[in-house]
Amino acid sequence: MTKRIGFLGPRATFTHLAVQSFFGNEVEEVSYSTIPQCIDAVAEGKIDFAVVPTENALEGSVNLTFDYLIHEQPLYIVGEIVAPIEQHFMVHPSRKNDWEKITRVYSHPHAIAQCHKFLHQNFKGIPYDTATSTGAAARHVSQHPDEAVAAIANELAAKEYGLEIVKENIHDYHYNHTRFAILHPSRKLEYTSPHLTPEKEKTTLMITLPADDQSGALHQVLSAFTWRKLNLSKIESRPMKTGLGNYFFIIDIDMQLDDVLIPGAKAELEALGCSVKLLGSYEAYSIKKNIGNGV
Ligand SMILES: O=C(O)C(=O)Cc1ccccc1
Repeated sequence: MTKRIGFLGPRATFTHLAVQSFFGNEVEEVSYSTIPQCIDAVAEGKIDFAVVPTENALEGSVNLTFDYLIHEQPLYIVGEIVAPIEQHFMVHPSRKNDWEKITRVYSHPHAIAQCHKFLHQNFKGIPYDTATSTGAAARHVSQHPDEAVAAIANELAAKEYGLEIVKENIHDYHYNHTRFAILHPSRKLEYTSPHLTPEKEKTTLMITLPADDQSGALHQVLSAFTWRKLNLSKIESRPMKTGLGNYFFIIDIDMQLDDVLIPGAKAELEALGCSVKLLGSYEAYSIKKNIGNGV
């Protein structure tokens, strides 16, 4: 049966392009206007998989995704897609000759953050408005020719929404990659990408330290991984939302969940009073060419 794949839409967002690179044409694409709506849809069984952004190389984690997963909808990460990102500056075609006179810039907060230097140098002092996605920003600009507003988005969004790219590659650093998670209520992906081959295996855990705030607790957590030679590729703290100073940690381990080492580390951490939750054990894929440039 044709799989239904939900993503942060509308059409021509970076997430949509990651979906197309990973799943190809044989799936039904279902666009959602926010990350929580997309996550809810897979939790409720309306779609087979949800694809949402989780982390950008320049800006860090997409907090909304992790917070919604941790606090609202417990799902598993069943796959990861990493893609290079190029941001372009685009306006309504009627403004292509006086684009420097725009008075507002519209985009996803991460896209704005990826282009801060460009915006500071070229549009000092003008307001930035955040959109739910780069695609939503591009669509807004196309539907409001009366507004002196520009969008930051990819080349396919310019094509999709009939906008004119007036400045290419405005992201501040060349290395601009984003990670997307494929989410599902059960632990396994059980789907093979027709286009991409997995590059590595990963396990993501959420760890909460004991409530009694012992000194060295984080050190003890890390040493449970270190002496087992479990390589960590990410550690990130997020507020528990129960009070100032209460955090949990998200840890990525560079290997698939096994029967010995990761369960051993988990048992050791639990003996220390930590709680440990598996967020997923999955294969990581990477897209080599820039997505969104229409090639
Ligand atoms: O807004 C989009 O197009 C997304 O898919 C989220 C995003 C935003 C900025 C960089 C990469 C992904």
